[in-house]
Amino acid sequence: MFQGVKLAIAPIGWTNDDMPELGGEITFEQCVSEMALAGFSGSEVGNKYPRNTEVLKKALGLRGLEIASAWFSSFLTSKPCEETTKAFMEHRDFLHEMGAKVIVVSEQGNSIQGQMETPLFDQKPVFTDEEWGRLIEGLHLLGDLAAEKGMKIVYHHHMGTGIQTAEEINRLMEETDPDKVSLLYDTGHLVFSGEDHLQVLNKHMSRIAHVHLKDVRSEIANKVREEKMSFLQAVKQGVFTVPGDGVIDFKPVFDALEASGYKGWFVVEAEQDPAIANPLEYALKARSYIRQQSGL
Ligand SMILES: O=C1C[C@@H](O)[C@H](O)[C@@H](O)C1=O
Ligand SMILES: [Co+2]
Repeated sequence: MFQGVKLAIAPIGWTNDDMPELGGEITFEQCVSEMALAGFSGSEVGNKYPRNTEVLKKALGLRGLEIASAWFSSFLTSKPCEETTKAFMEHRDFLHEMGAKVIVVSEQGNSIQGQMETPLFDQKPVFTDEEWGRLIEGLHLLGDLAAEKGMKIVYHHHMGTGIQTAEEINRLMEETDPDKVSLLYDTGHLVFSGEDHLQVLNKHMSRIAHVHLKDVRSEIANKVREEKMSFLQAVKQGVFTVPGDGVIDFKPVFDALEASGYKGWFVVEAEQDPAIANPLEYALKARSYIRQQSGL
């Protein structure tokens, strides 16, 4: 039995942060009401969420939802460090006020994740040793800034960025201080990249402090590779879906996390076109699969 694990769902299935035109017509109120209706107790922050913390707390409180975390793009390898730290402190203070304990950080220096035409598997950035040095030093700084508020940073490995593969995650974990940098484990990004997601899970279990549950449609992942599509085209085509609807068997993932005594959030995060995949229907599907496979 999981103890101290809460279940959230990300708003990205309702309105996409990377392509706000997907689900552009869906309101914030519809999104959070359907999250609660589907049986989730938390959410991450999307682009339609009010930034006024009192207004947001009221809207979430009415529906029994909490904020688990929110994404932060760092540019430690491509811009002066102060630009990242200044924006980070604002983001940290907002999340702290909302009661979150972890801050999702992903390095976007030279990232191709937001480029509609750039082939995902050919042109992802590969950091030089100098860029690695700036990334590690900058992440340690962000970890210190998070600790000032009793929070942690959780690093999000991501398709189309300099930290995508198991090898890159291994180096990041080896070169960062476990007291300053934790890992966000995202099943979908690992499987889409072609990594052994269970090996990554077991190797870095002690560093994992946040989990994104995302499933992959393998036939679309293969097509993306063959037809040299971009990350955004892959998402539009439906490469990601909710747990239980794709190729990943989540039972061993849940079993390993439970055996390790993982505490924190599981966030269902399955961006796809809401005009094709009804967000409430898919949220309900995910909720029921997770109950079946993990007892949560
Ligand atoms: O955590 C995430 C946030 C999104 O904006 C991102 O593109 C998605 O793929 C993801 O895993
Ligand atoms: Co994610």
